[in-house]
Amino acid sequence: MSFITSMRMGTPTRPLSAPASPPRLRLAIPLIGLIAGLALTSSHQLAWQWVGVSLSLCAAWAGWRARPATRGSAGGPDDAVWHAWLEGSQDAVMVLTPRHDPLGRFMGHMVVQANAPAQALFLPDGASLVGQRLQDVLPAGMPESFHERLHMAWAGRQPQVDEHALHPGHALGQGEAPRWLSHQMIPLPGGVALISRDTSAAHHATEALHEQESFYRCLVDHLPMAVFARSARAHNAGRYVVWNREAAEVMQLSAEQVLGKRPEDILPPEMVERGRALDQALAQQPGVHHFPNLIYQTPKGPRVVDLTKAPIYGVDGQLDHILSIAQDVTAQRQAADQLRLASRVIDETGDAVMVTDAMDRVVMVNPAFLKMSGLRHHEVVGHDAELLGLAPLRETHLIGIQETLRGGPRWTGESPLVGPDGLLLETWLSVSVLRNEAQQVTQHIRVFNDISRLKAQQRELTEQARRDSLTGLPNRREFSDRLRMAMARARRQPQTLALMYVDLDGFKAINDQLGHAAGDRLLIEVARRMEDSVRTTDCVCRLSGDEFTVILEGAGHPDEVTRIANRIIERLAQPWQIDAHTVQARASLGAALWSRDEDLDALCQRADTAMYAAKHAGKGRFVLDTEGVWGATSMGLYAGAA
Ligand SMILES: Nc1nc2c(ncn2[C@@H]2O[C@H](COP(=O)(O)OP(=O)(O)OP(=O)(O)O)[C@@H](O)[C@H]2O)c(=O)[nH]1
Repeated sequence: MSFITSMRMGTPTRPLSAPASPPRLRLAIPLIGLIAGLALTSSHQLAWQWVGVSLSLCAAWAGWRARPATRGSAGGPDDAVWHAWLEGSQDAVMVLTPRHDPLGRFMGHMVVQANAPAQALFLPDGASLVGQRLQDVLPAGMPESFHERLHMAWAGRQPQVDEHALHPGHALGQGEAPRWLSHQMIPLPGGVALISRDTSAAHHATEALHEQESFYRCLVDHLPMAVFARSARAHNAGRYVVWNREAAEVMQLSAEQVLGKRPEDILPPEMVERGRALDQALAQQPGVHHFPNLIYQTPKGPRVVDLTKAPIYGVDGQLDHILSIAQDVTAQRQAADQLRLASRVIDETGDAVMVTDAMDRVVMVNPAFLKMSGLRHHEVVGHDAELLGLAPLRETHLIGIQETLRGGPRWTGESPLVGPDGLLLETWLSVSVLRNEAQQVTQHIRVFNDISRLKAQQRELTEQARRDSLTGLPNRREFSDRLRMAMARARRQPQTLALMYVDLDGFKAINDQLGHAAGDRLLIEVARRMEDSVRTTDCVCRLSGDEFTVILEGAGHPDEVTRIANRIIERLAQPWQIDAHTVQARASLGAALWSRDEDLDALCQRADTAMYAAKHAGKGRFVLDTEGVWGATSMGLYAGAA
């Protein structure tokens, strides 16, 4: 009978001779081995656990072998060692013995001993394992490898290990996750010890760890910033252990090229030096360090980088790694610089700028606006543009602006702005809008350019263009406009109107004798005297050279016009002193009375003709053309020579 069967029967026999050593010592060694082995089985490391199991089993077996020959009964200390191990083990232990049919053919293993964990693992709710056939208690789905190894342990007398998963649906595989069983098969005299353990927790923990690791690896890899870490441990000091995609992209160095290398193996010397200096800062003052705005020369050109460095400590409290996170802020810095520049330009520009929201409430004005309007910041920002006296941009107002802005980016035009003194400033206003992605207006931008001075100059130029520069009288162009207006008024009211042409006589001789300057002074004096001779409502103009006109509004009677002509002739004839010379201006005058259906050219023609008639009649006289007014068909000479 084998040891195993005798154990089962309660009368174990000694399969091998025991060594001739003192009984206490012979038992002490297995006992120590058993205790050490059991201690190791509670290790966190699977390998150590298995070492513990093996050690325990060997110790138990050695104890059994070392029992005194005379003490082979079931209740001896050797049996105690064996039972202590069997019952103390946290693993499921079954002692198996092969069964053969009468012809000696192998019929499988039978369980001859089993501890409580084995019972719980293989037949938790069933009958006792002992006495059962192994194939009846094993869960379905045990892999072929298990059976092969068990056979090898028994037949080949070689310890075997096997580990496999029982997938959901199998007897021991419950729930979604597969269940893992690990086995040691130790050959025993006459049988095999099958030591099994549910290693699902360890497997699941490892899988979870792998999953977690790949999750974080993926996370780090997809971060939009360069993440890299170098080892700080002596055996691996300075070598890269993390190098994510962004780091690879920025530095144009793949993870394969970088991992395991030191900075000096792959980076340019200046970058290595920089990194060393930053690491030193970290070493001097442990903690997270931020290094903003570092300029790095990368294969993609110079980049502005915000760098964060953090130490990572191991469970032993020693520095394990130095983690670096580099955020490329080149674009942000450029955008910020642009923004700052734009802001400065707006601040410095002489044009007044106002930004309002979609409801035309002021959100921003520049210093030029405050200066131009005389308002203070708090009096403007947050207020409705319309209430500030600005042209409102709402739909109901300035429809022209709204329509222009709907079709184009900008409206421009003149617009008044109330100045600091309450007077209206003339400004050139440019209105543009900002829209969101839905094309809704989000901001209005008004830019006011003060054109008051420009407008004044423009007015002055216009005025000058209509005035005779020598005498200050309206020139020929202005004369035409004024005569046209006078005719319109006369038609409207209605009232009479006469036009008089005045041409100096012998002016060329004065020019020739006294000089052009003297001639100019005479022309100025003539203008003054003519204006003095008529009412302020009458208009004296200089057409050219020594030719003048007078528009006489309300004058319609020949006597009245003749009186005015004589007055002019008299005033001009009064002697005048130019330097040492006494000068007397003489003139020929011609006038025409306007008839309601007559146009401007016809009236001018008649007055001019009358003036030439006066010249031809001997100069220094006045001829009035009354044709069409007083029924006369020819010119009448109303005044003689002055
Ligand atoms: N000083 C001066 N002379 C001018 C100006 N414009 C024209 N003249 C001169 O005025 C003169 C006008 O010519 P006329 O009307 O033919 O001279 P006139 O001697 O008055 O001749 P009658 O009209 O036939 O009497 C010319 O000699 C021009 O050179 C001016 O602005 N200043």
